[in-house]
Amino acid sequence: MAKDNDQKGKDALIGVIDAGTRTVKFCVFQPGHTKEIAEHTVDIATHTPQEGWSEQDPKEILSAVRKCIENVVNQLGDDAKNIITIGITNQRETTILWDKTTGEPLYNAIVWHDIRTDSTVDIILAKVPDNNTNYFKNICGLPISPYFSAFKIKWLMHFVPQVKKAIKAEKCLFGTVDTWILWNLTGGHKGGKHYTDVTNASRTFLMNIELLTWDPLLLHFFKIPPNILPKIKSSSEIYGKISPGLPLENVPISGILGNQQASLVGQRCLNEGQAKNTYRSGCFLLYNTGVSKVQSTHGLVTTVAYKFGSKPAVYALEGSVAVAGDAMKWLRDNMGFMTDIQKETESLAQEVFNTGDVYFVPAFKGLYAPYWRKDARGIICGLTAFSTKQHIIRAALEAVCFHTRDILEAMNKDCGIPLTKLHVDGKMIENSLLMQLQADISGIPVIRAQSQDITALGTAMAAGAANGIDAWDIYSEERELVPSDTFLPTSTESERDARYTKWKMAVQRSLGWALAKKSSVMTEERYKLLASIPCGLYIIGSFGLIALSEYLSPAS
Ligand SMILES: Nc1ncnc2c1ncn2[C@@H]1O[C@H](COP(=O)(O)OP(=O)(O)O)[C@@H](O)[C@H]1O
Ligand SMILES: O=P(O)(O)OC[C@H](O)CO
Repeated sequence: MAKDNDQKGKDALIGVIDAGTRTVKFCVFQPGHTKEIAEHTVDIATHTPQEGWSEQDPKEILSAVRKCIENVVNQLGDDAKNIITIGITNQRETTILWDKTTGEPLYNAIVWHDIRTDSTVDIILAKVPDNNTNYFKNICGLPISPYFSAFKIKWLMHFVPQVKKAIKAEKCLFGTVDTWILWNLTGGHKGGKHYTDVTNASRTFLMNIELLTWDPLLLHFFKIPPNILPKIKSSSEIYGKISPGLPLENVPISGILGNQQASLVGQRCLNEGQAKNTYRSGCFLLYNTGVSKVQSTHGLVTTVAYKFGSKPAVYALEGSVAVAGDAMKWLRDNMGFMTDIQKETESLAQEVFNTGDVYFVPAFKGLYAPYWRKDARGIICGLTAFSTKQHIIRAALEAVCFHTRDILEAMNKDCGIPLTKLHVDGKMIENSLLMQLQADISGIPVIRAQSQDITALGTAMAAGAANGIDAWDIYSEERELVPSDTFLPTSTESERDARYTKWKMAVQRSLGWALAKKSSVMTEERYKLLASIPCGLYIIGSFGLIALSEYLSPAS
């Protein structure tokens, strides 16, 4: 296969659109190399119209894609014409519905970690025997959770009149971010390709994980019309060409992978038993289980890892953590503990030798794997008068590591063979303290990739392979494509276990928090109401209430 590269010319380049939760990036690789030669990144705004809601403007995603491509094309000058193919990798589960006749979104994109569908999930749980979260797991590999696209589609169908209308008129299309970008780049309402790949489809809750087709039972259960769904394709094949008039017109798009699966490929975890963990805004550990799927009995999800062309699909067990780097953002933006995450997190956390027995469970949106508890909420516990922001920042870093250990333990139980090392990538890995903490908390060596662009690299590998460029030799069994450094554990088993026990206690305390009804005195509405009452009236009203309560209270 590697020989095919010569046929395409030595100068060939492969472009990748990496549409993440926080940023959109376009970057370019030379076949066989692991570092991009040009890139441009644009931030994407996330809107929070209500507590727990998280939306993005689908058009902003598109214009960011365009800006990034234009910028890189300018950087490359004449060499841009050597970009012979493009791949797309994306934040998964994020749900977009649009009108196929106009190309206009019918609502904002509902982002993967949005929890507005909590009540939709409750309604669905009430319909399944024993409220069993895992009721559909043998069909789609996933537990019932607001995380997955089907619940978001259901919410949109129920609450957004334009969606109802478009569905009735058979004008509505659904897509995850890959599909939205592909459809628009390949023609939009003038014949855009309405496809997704198996990895993205496996995150919707609607795909049969065995057959790799939309599952009629699930579609019927959610009452989702099949005509809104994209066609499911492999992760490495030519889906279409960029439309005339757009930058890089006529260049084929030939690889699509959800971003966590893409980094599994980029890390070259292509053999059964290999695993990687990606630390970005969330944290996602994927374990390659080969062509057979493993049904977890310990809280992990079964997902498609990749499918290269007509080769059989390869599966993975996944442990997803909703909040990893996002906890640092919270400490920066909401607590004001630092101004620059990249420059300050590590040094501040290093100013203390431990967390002072502080534990931080950042369950801002409930807890994903292995707990799947949407009723959990964030807690910081173990605070004393001695605790400082440094302790809390260090506890936030440790939380990512403890959560990873939760997932490793579940994976070891499901697979029977404990992982002996952990390959890691993602933006957060530049934090060396985090890496050492991870080795110390999990008790296994942590192998850090010397590049953070593993997600894009994996996508370039898939896109290249479909277009006759397999310079990375994705079908070979060789490992260690990406240079790396290693962090070895320095802790003893009893130290590790003692601290892990305390983490589990902290997790227990976070569970069920959202179940208890908020007291009315705590609601924003009440304070808004009070603020709108003129001061004099409020004082008179308060005296009135005191008098009334004294009148009503039993005589002492
Ligand atoms: N040095 C660092 N130490 C700890 N966390 C970091 C560091 N640098 C970045 N992060 C966190 O990593 C995440 C960056 O993820 P990124 O890949 O840019 O975005 P996303 O996953 O949202 O697409 C952010 O949430 C940020 O808080
Ligand atoms: O862009 P990221 O790193 O936040 O990725 C998000 C995941 O794909 C969600 O499943």
